[in-house]
Amino acid sequence: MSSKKIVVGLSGGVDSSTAAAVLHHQGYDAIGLTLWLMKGKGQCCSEGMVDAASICEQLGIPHHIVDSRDLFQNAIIDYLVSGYGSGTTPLPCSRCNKTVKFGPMLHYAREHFGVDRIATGHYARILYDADRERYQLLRARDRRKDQSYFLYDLSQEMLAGSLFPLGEHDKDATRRLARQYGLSTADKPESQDLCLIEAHGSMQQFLDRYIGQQEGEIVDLDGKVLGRHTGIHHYTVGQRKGLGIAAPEPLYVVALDPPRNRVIVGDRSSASRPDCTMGYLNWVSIPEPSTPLRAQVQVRYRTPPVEAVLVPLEGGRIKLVFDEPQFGITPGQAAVAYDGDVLLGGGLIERPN
Ligand SMILES: Nc1ncnc2c1ncn2[C@@H]1O[C@H](COP(=O)(O)OP(=O)(O)OP(=O)(O)O)[C@@H](O)[C@H]1O
Repeated sequence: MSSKKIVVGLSGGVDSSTAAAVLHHQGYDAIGLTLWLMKGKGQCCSEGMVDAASICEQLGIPHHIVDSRDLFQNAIIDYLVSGYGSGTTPLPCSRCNKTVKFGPMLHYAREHFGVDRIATGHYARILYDADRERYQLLRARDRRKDQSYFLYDLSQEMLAGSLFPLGEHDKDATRRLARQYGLSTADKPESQDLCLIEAHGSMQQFLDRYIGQQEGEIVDLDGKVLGRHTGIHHYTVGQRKGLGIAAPEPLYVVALDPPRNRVIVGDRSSASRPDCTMGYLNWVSIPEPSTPLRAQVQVRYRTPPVEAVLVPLEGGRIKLVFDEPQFGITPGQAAVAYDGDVLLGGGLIERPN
């Protein structure tokens, strides 16, 4: 059997270890690649590199480590800091996938091994649509583990060069396979959704380190001062806990006002919106629409999709009109549109004017 070379992104977790083992046992000539993303302990740091190295040793495949700390700092940490500073709640993972992982991994695979294929342990599926001549991105078979939301920004070229060996599996099957292959990572606990939190303790600690505390006022919708805050970057639209204000009705963050360094709060209905706009769109499974399009839209990773109409605006932007007003629409997060399992495209929720 002539073996096909493939570069496998290894974080040191059970998913990517199993993805590598599956490909190796299918006869692929797999090469492990770990991106060193941050200084410190944890999955993207020293522990991840050591675990990834021992998996490669076990499988008898080469292992490469690429120092990507500067890229991660510029593309992710700086982006987060400026996004939080400007009153949004940025989404690091989709940007990291595109800018730090898939793009550079494909480049490294080509430059160093002349290979145009990479694989990761993501739970999602890729299909080629011959009629549209496009790669489609589909939700994982296991809905509970589906990570397609974080992959909406991948280009056609990236999808063409990627394999997700776990896309058809559920998590239990992955663990079973990992044990069957005797992988040292088989019983490793799940990593946090956000690697930054693992490395820094909490998002609050991370932000305090980079932005620091900037006291300001918490006001209601009429501008009445209800309390004080320690920095707008500690708050997210839709947040209820941690406001430190005693009120007869529960209060939620409705908006952040960076020029006046204010957090604006209101009741639950005022934190709901019938529509929002999106920018920085990436159309995955379909070409950019020129007429309104009905879809199921997911406005956060862990929220169920909701029915909405996507109305094209000038400059490639989109207005999202929800069938029912939606609570906690958060500027900076991604809104990702699906048709059933098929990810149509996505973009970033903009701040309202
Ligand atoms: N530092 C890294 N270097 C190379 N590839 C990585 C790295 N971090 C993540 N990946 C790839 O991206 C996939 C998804 O990463 P994510 O951080 O979501 O971890 P996960 O779903 O918990 O998977 P795992 O169990 O492999 O850590 C991983 O399975 C791996 O293939």
